[in-house]
Amino acid sequence: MPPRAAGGGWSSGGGGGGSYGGARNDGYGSWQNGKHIPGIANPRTEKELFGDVGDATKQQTGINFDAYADIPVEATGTDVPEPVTEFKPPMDTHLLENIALAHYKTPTPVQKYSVPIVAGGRDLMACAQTGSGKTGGFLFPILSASFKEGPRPVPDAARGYGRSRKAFPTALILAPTRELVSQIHEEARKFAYRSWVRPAVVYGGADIGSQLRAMDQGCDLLSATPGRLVDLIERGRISLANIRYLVLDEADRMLDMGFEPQIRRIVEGEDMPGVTERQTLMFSATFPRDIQMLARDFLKDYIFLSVGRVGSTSENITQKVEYVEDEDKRSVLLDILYALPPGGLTLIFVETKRMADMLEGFLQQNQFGSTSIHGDRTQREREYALETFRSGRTPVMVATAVAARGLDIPNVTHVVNYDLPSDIDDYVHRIGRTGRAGNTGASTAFFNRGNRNICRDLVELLREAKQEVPAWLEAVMREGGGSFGGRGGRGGGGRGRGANRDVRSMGGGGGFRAGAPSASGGWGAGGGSSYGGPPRTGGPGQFASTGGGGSYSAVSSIVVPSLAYLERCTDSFPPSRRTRPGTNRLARRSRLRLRLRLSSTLLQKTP
Ligand SMILES: Nc1ncnc2c1ncn2[C@@H]1O[C@H](COP(=O)(O)OP(=O)(O)OP(=O)(O)O)[C@@H](O)[C@H]1O
Repeated sequence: MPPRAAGGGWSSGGGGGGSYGGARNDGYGSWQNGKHIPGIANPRTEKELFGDVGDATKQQTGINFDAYADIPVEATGTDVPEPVTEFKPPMDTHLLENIALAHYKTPTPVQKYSVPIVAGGRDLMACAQTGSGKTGGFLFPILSASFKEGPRPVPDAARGYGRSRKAFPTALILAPTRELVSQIHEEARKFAYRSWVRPAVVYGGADIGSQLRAMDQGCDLLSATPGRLVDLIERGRISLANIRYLVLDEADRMLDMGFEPQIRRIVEGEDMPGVTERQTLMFSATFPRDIQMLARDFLKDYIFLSVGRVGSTSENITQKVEYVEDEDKRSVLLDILYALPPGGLTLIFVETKRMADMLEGFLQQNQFGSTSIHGDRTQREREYALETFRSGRTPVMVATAVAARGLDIPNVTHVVNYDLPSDIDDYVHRIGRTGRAGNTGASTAFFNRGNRNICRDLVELLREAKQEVPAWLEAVMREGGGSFGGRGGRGGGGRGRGANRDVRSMGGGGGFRAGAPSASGGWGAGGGSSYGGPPRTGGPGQFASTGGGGSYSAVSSIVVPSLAYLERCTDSFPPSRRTRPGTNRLARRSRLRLRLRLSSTLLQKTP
């Protein structure tokens, strides 16, 4: 085989200089005569990628990092391999050097399991809490194998003719947002440092020309958003014929967001090797039941890994829920921001782009260094907002859901759900922007009657994470503030946040894909193995009993409350948190008046 300079995945040309009969001197490595030749160390690149010890721009592990080891892990499927306990061979030695440069001492639980599972050639659906190292969970085994095995020859049939430059990545990582794929790409650059593997990234909203030029430097491990990838495939610039590893990060979000057609096209409708010829890995902190069912179309005889309960929040985050009426939110937010100790970053989530703009303006008027990020911003604006937030120049950032998933920004100490999402999984990801890598963090959610649909799930989540549950919130839940329609509660019969585990072991539900790899082959409730904690007991019934949202789900999209219910609500809902004396009383009185009006209207309408 000819020397494989980095970038040699192109059908013609590519690569570029730097190889002098041995190690390269440009920070990249090469593959020559069946051997991996790491490049020569480049101090500047090293500092850029890994920073110095204690560098505030890089995430440092926190005091609770070791506690990850105590989280119960469940791995279900056939022949689950034993987890590794340390970063050591048989993981590739070059990868181990890069892991040491990143100051990682021990693998997190998801990494302990994913490394041998992927090394054993298995597919994986992995669910682990936010901030617990899922990115390394897929990058480590892929890079370890790639460094050992070297590049794959491009299939002749896929090469095409002429001078068209086409990339043939061997690993493809799909993620839902531009910011997330950029972040994954930066992690890939770290761990592929001085190796033959050239990471590349493509995402929509940015100049395609510059992305293509960057890809000209090589494209072995590609991080991409689905839309831009389809575009590049259509332009004939990327072939998936050489894919060995396919990763769907935040898989549930991508399918939920409507990316399913693009993902199906990429996975099933182009030249990607079939499910038995590639390894497919899916990662997220949440995996609703129906999304698990859908996702199974892309996997074969996979192992389902859950670190902690699926969709649970990290105990490193102190969660608080406050009752705040919409009209009081601004004032309460100011109180919170004034009370925060200096030095940390605060991320505020709102539901609409308009609200994000308005709130940013309001905070600036009140002398808070703030920025905002949402889907109507240009890519440049989004990147700028993230940069000023990350660096602390604007220590407050208002965001819509675009910033909810995956973003790993050091020193985010507080997350405020100014508007609560209607889906509990979104809440889990949002607050997961703090309390990462064993650090502690805090979150505050503003709750009012508009959020009753999330009440039951929220209470359950708080209990599970051993957080304080306000008595009024429990009362609201008892009075019917469960899940109206929607997902039908965590254990309800709706979309199934109740998928606290591998759907294969939950039985029932039908829907096992016809022709799917043996759904019965030992994947039942007994097929799983539990490590690091007590085995889970109880079948689906256990979860069904905790849901209770079922009675509201499906048809009852409108629930007409009784007068008695409204009266009870008046007692249950606490006075809205408002610190300015006087306004509190006024606000409460106007709320009572409003409820009375609503009650009498309802009474008149009741036959
Ligand atoms: N083994 C490790 N040792 C020390 N730090 C680690 C280790 N693995 C990951 N980290 C750090 O932990 C942080 C969180 O990791 P990562 O972003 O992969 O989390 P995640 O599980 O993907 O979170 P999310 O669900 O929010 O996407 C990162 O800053 C990463 O550098």
